[in-house]
Amino acid sequence: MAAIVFDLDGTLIDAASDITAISNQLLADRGFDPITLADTHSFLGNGAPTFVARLRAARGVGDDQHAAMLSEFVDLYARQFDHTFLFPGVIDALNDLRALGHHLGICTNKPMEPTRAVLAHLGLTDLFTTVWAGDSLAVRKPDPAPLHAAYQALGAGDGDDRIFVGDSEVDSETALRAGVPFLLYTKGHRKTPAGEIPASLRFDDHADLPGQVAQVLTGL
Ligand SMILES: O=C(O)COP(=O)(O)O
Ligand SMILES: [Mg+2]
Repeated sequence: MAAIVFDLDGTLIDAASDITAISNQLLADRGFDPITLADTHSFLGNGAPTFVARLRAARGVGDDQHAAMLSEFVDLYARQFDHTFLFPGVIDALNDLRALGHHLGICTNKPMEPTRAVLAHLGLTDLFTTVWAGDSLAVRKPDPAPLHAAYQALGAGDGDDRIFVGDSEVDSETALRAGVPFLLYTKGHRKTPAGEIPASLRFDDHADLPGQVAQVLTGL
């Protein structure tokens, strides 16, 4: 039995299309040109305040718009899921891990309100015992504090088996700083080649996850 914590966007779900649409609505409202899906991928990973700061910088939107844009962004983000989807095989993999007795949690940099909303929308809520978001603590990933908090909520201390599963450079750094094995999903929102992101193992199909967890737990 292990405590397994998952990143959300780019690891279990892909919200990038909706985030692009929301961003372009905020930009259009202010008379600025739209961004692309590739732009969204490059801005994601460090939470909503950083995303909005990167979005503003890309289009030259002034600092005075930051607070209003961030609040509109988070508000829309908690309601707009039409183009947000689960990666193939996620539900089966999570159910398999639970059936094996593992305890599952979430550690995302998204704010809690949209996180809870999208988990409910995609039928994931009951699969996770604990959820830690970008605004749960004063710090967010790559600071390991929310990841440690997730393990603690799952009843796993330093001596227990713990794994973090994510898709990005930020997640890899978080796992390293927390001192736990990291499984990298290679079809998410990473910015550098998968082989250059430190990881215990890498996977491109969630059906491989239970096997990789078993491999990590038996010492690779
Ligand atoms: O929204 C973000 O910036 C990142 O979200 P994630 O931590 O779930 O990947
Ligand atoms: Mg991610």
